[in-house]
Amino acid sequence: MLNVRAPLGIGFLVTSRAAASLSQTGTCSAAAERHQKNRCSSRAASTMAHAVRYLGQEEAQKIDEELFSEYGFSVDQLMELAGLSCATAVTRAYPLASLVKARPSLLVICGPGNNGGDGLVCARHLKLFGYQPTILYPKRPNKPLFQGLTTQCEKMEIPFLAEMPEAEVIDEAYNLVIDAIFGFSFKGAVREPFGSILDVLKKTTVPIASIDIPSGWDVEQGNADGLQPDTLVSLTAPKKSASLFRGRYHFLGGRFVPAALEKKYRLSLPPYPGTDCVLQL
Ligand SMILES: NC(=O)C1=CN([C@@H]2O[C@H](COP(=O)(O)OP(=O)(O)OC[C@H]3O[C@@H](n4cnc5c(N)ncnc54)[C@H](OP(=O)(O)O)[C@@H]3O)[C@@H](O)[C@H]2O)[C@@H](O)CC1
Ligand SMILES: [K+]
Repeated sequence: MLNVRAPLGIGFLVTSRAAASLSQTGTCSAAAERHQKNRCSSRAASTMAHAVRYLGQEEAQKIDEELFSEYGFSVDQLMELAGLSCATAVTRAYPLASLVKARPSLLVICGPGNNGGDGLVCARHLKLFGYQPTILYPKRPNKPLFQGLTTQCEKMEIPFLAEMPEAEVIDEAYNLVIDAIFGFSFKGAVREPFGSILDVLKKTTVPIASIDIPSGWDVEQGNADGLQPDTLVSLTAPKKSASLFRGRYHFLGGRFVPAALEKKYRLSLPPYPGTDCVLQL
């Protein structure tokens, strides 16, 4: 795969156009290999120089704040775009036709902050895309934004679980777990009930798709003993711990960064293809 990861701080990656010329597995397929070889290598050579910056925790939080304070966005606007990106990434990595269970069932686990809100939005879009999400949302903030997102999911007949199932039950019932527990504000040792939830998740064998940060990972240093998701959807820009991600699919989502903000923070984001809201790194 044409994705060379730097230890921490900077990741070198192919642009979306080069990625689009590769198959979804990220390689030139054998059938097209000869025909594509020169195109792939010349595109890769011209785009390997494109470096996206991996953000530290404080920087990610500063950019987030600036989007609201300086640029006039509201949280629900950006959350909608972030959640849509995540749902779209799921359709790319796990198309309906590829699912192994009889039902296109997914378990979405939502945490107490905005990462959890992204999970609720993601679940709603996945339902519209033909998947059958179920949500676990054990710690719900008493705020209109999250109450509204919860009502929308309930009205769309997305079931909510009362408690975390056992690992075997998850493996049996769901094709995929979407981890929307913690994002870039996570700090310190995991507190309950999320410690037990993450312990169960570590025992599951179904793929896990993490939104923004694999939950339980230090935002910058990762967590060698933590979750090892199959998919990571980095929002706005990857965080430093994303350089330690070893799963199959790393997407960039959250296509809402104004050019001036991108320039100020030297994000050097690769161009999204066409009107896509997500891009495979
Ligand atoms: N600009 C962008 O890119 C956009 C980003 N967006 C999304 O927002 C995410 C960041 O959201 P966020 O700031 O609300 O924090 P997040 O990481 O969800 O968690 C905070 C919660 O977790 C808790 N908590 C913390 N540590 C804990 C621990 N050790 N053990 C247990 N609990 C712990 C903490 O609890 P507290 O300490 O306050 O009690 C608090 O309630 C970001 O990653 C992205 O997904 C989009 O929605 C919009 C645009
Ligand atoms: K997460």
